[in-house]
Amino acid sequence: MDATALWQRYQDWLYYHEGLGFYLDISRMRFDDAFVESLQPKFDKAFTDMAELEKGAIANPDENRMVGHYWLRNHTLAPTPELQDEIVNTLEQIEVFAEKVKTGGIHPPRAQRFTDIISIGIGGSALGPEFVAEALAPDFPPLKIHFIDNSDPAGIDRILTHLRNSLASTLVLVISKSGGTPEPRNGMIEVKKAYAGQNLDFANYAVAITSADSNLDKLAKSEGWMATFPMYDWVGGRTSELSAVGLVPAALQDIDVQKMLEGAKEMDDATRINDIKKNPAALLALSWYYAGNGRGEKDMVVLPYKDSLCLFSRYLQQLVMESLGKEKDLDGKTVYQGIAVYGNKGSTDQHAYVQQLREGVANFFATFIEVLEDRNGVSPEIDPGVTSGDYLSGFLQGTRQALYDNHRDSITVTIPQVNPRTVGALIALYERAVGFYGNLVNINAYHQPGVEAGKKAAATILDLQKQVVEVLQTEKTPLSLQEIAEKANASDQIEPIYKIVRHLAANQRGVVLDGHPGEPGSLKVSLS
Ligand SMILES: O=P(O)(O)OC[C@H]1O[C@](O)(CO)[C@@H](O)[C@@H]1O
Repeated sequence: MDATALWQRYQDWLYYHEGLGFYLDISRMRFDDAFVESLQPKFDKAFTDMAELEKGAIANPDENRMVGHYWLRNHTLAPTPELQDEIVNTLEQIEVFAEKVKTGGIHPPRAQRFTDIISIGIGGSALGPEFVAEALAPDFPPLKIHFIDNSDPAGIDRILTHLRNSLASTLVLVISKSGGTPEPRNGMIEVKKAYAGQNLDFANYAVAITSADSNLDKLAKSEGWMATFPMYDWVGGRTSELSAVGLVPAALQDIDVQKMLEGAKEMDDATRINDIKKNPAALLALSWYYAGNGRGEKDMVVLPYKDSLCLFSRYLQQLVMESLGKEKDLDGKTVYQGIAVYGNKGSTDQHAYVQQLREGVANFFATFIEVLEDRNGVSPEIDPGVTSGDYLSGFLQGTRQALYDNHRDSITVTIPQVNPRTVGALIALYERAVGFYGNLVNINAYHQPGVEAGKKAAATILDLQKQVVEVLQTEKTPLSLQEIAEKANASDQIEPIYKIVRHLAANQRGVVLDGHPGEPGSLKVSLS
C-alpha cells in the first residue's frame, strides 16, 4: 500500500474518544473489509453476551459465578440493590480509611504516622497494584509501597531489610481473594514474625483484603487486625484492580481513585457500543483475531513508550493469558486457545529484542502505547530544536514503520498523559477486549483451571518432603535415594526425592549428601 492509501486507511480506521483524548489506530493490521464482515456474526453474539454478563448472567459457568467487574465503576449496573450498596459503601470505607491513615488519624502505636506499606499478594492481587504504583504514585507519596509477591525467601528478606528501621511505621496489606493462596500466606507469616521480632503487635499494622469468611478473613477478625476490606466472588483476581485490591493501596499512596474509576467508566461506556468500528475494545479484539487467525498464532508484544507504564505488559500478561489460555472451549472441544503476551518498554526494547521483531521469526504483532505528553513541564533541548521526548516519539514512529515495511503488523494506542483517568481507561479497555475475544473464540475467559494443576503438584511435593524427612529420622543410617523412595512408599518418585534432599542440604536443614553431585544415583543421604 502506498503512502497515500495508508494515510487514508489510517483515517478510515482511527478511533478517537473525545472525553479521554484517547486514540486507537489499527490501520497497520492488514485485514480487509471482507474479514471484518466475516466476523460480524461473532461480534453480534459477543455484544449480546456481554450485555447479559453486565446484567448478572452466570458468565463463568464452571465456577457458577457472575462476572461483575464493570459494576465497580458504575454501581447502578449491579443487578441487586444489596450489591449496589456494597460497592458504594466499600468505596466510601476505603476513602475514609486512607484519609485517616494519611493524616495520622489512624496511626501505629509507636509513631505519629504510617510511612510505608508492605503489600503482600500474588497474581491479580499484586500485578494491578504494582502496575498502578509504578504508573501513578507521586514522587513523594505519603506512604511508600513495597511488594512481596512471591514465596522467595531472599525477596522477602530484601524488603524486610530495607524496612527494618521503619517497621514500626509500616502498614501491611495482605491481599488474597481466596485467602488461602500459599505464597501470600507464607509472606504474611514471615512478615508477622519480623514484627514479633521487634515486639510489635502485628494486628496493629495489618489490613486484610479478602473474601468474606476466607481463612484470611477469619484470621484477621480473630486477631483484631486494623481493618478488612472485601473482595467479591463476582470479581476475578485479574480484573480486581478497581476493587479494594487496587483501590486501597492506590488511595494510601495518594492516587486519585475516583479519577481511575471515572476513566474506567468512560471507557466502559465507550466499549458498550454495539458497533465494531465505534468500539475500541471490539477493534482490539478484531485485530487480535486477525493477527492470530482466532487461534493465537501470533504473540502480542506490548511496547509502552513511557517508563511509568513499563509494568503494563506484565499486568496484561496475566489478564490476557490467564483469561484466554484454555484447553477446552465452552462446548468441551479441545482448542488450546490463548495469546502469548510479552514486552517491556520502548525505546529500551529497541536495544534488546526489536532486532528479532524486525527481521526474525514473524510470530507476533506489536502494540505500541504512546503518551503524547513528554513530561510535566518544558523539556530542555538535546540538539538544536530537539528534545529527548522528540527522540522517543521518533523511535516509536520509526519502529512502527520499520516493522510494517517488513510485513509485521502493529496497533498503536495513544493517550494524552499518564494520569489516573487514562490508566483507569486502559485497564477497562483491555478487560473488555479480553472479554470480547474470549467470546469470539468461544472460551470461558473468567476461570483458570490450569493453574490448579501446578498448585496441586506443589502440595504433593511438600507432602513427599515430610515423608522423606520422617524416613531419614527413623533410619538414622545413610540411605540411597532408591532406599528412601522405597521406605517412603514412593518408588516412582526418585527424581523429586533427589530434588527435595538437594534443596534441604543446600539450606542448613540438617540433611547431608555424600557422593558425587554430578552422579545423583551415587548419593547417600543422612541427617547431620
Ligand atoms: O487473590 P488470590 O486468591 O490469593 O489469588 C491470586 C492469584 O491466583 C490465581 O487464582 C491463580 O494463579 C489468580 O487467578 C489470582 O489472581
